[in-house]
Amino acid sequence: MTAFESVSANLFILLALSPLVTPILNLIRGSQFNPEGKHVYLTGGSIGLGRAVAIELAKQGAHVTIIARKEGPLKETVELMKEAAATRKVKSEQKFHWVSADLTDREQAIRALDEASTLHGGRVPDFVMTCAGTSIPRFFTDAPIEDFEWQMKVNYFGTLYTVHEAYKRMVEKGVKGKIVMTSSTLGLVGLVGYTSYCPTKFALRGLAESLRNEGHLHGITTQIYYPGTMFSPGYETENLTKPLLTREIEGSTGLTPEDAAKGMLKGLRKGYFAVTTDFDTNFLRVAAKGVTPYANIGWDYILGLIAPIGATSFLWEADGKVLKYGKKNLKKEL
Ligand SMILES: NC(=O)C1=CN([C@@H]2O[C@H](COP(=O)(O)OP(=O)(O)OC[C@H]3O[C@@H](n4cnc5c(N)ncnc54)[C@H](OP(=O)(O)O)[C@@H]3O)[C@@H](O)[C@H]2O)C=CC1
Ligand SMILES: CCCCCCCCCCCCCCCC(=O)[C@@H](N)CO
Repeated sequence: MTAFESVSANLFILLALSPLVTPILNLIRGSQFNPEGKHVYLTGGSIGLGRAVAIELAKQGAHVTIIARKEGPLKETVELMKEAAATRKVKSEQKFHWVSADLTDREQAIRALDEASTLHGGRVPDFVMTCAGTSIPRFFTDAPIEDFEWQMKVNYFGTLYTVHEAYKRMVEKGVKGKIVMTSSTLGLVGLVGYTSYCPTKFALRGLAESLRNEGHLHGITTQIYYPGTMFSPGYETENLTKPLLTREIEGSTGLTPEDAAKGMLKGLRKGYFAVTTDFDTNFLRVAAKGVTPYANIGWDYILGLIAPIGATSFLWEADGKVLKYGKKNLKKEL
């Protein structure tokens, strides 16, 4: 073996073993997200992903307050949390509450936080997780400007009002809290039919990245979850307006909210800044990594070597489908 060959062989072995570095470090560091005994303030906790997260948190020994508008599903989820907590081997006193509020209204967002704190002796929640969100897919030409405004209000400002108020209170009281926001695969890539939705989820990325950096001032961590398709009530509703072309490109694979919630919490425990629960979104996270912390450093690096190829082939495929659809349905020379 020449010296070059032996150096290359060693480098190759190092590269092949590099995905083990993060799991080993994680093993030493332990869980970075332990909700046991913590008060978790969870927006959108009444149905879909939020409900599944609420139930998981209940199983993990957290006190949970869920916030959404409709009372019926909120009450139901509180009951489900109680049932889930009852299955725990180690029983502890756990508090489950709901607060009804329209989080697009800043005053209601603040009032909801006040109510939740009052239920816990005035203490600010330890963890704030935002799952509330909405999606109205349509072609750009079919989408009224109100769709753009409403989704920005729910997805971005609805998250911001809660996070801003809770974060300030954490700083004031010296609580080294945790913030977790929910974006989407579509917070990493733009797609036909989602011109009114993607910007709202990209906006959350900007908020999470800057707040993550700033949070070092106060020991507050910020993490962001990028779910792919989840078969939730929201998914059913958005399919009513979703163009067939959009459906065709996004495909029909997805996760149940329960599996998504479990995967989300697993990523949070590992301390990942950007959490994903499906292969495509993880690949995309790496392709669109920008300037963000690694998840698994070795695996991210290896994926990063091939991500540009994956991204380009996805783009070709997506653009090809849009062109074909245009030619067939709009009968235009494109
Ligand atoms: N389902 C999917 O395929 C994907 C979803 N996502 C994102 O994940 C999150 C959860 O999605 P999913 O479970 O499908 O959503 P659902 O539509 O099933 O549930 C949304 C939750 O948010 C609450 N909510 C909506 N608007 C408001 C508001 N103005 N004020 C207070 N609460 C509100 C709803 O309760 P109520 O209506 O009673 O207020 C409900 O609890 C969202 O942020 C979504 O954008 C990301 C990727 C894929
Ligand atoms: C390296 C490159 C790989 C690229 C793969 C990209 C795959 C994109 C498919 C889009 C899937 C959309 C899921 C989120 C949907 C969503 O947020 C709405 N349903 C809202 O509820």
